Amino acid sequence: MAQNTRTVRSFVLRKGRITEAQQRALDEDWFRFGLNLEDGMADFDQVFGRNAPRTLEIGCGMGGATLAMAAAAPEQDFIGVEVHQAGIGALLLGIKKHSLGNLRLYRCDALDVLKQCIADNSLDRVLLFFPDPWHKKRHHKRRIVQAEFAELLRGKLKVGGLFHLASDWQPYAQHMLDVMSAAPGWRNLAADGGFIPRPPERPLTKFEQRGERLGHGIFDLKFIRVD
Ligand SMILES: C[S@@+](CC[C@H](N)C(=O)[O-])C[C@H]1O[C@@H](n2cnc3c(N)ncnc32)[C@H](O)[C@@H]1O
Repeated sequence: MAQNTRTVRSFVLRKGRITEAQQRALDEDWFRFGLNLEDGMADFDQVFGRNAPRTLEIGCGMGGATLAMAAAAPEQDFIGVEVHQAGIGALLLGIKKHSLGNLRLYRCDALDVLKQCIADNSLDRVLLFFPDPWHKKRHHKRRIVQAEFAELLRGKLKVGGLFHLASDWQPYAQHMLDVMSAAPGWRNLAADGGFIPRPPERPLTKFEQRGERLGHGIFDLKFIRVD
């Protein structure tokens, strides 16, 4: 893989509250733990120096759940994708704080990462926790879960690989269920073809906590790739 040359000089966690030295340290951390779209198809055996079960998380946010999962499963590898630079900054700090060797990050659109950097049939698990719900009808087309997305993702998972989704916004959760149920090559792990109870292995995410404060329900879905 080509050397990671992108700087993270613009990764300001809170404007005016990060020193030059902290910024330099973040730049160095990005050099070690960041991956770039421009480097194309990734060889993750080389990136992680081993062949281990591999999870891709889309939209890590501030990364609390991502860091907790990576820390709890050192025998597995994690790839986090997030567009928000403050989230990437927080993840970099967390990787260093917890000395995590099993987490790497992309700071870009997950669709581009899936198309350009992830080999077919290579992922064991994909996580999509509390994606932006785009409440207004005219914005629904911006929702990440769409038929084309389900098909793209299916190709990247191994057969038997798991796609775990969660939302606190019932209309989006229902949309996810409808899209995934209609997509070919997937099986819903819920016996009744609906939602599953909140799985204990999913760490409480920042947006889940927010949803709970607002009195929203929590809706989890698990689908596996069957062919
Ligand atoms: C509502 S937040 C949820 C964050 C986190 N999963 C949680 O539960 O706390 C959605 C996150 O997805 C990120 N995001 C939205 N679209 C994305 C995309 N196409 N690729 C990568 N990240 C994306 C946003 O920047 C945001 O941080």
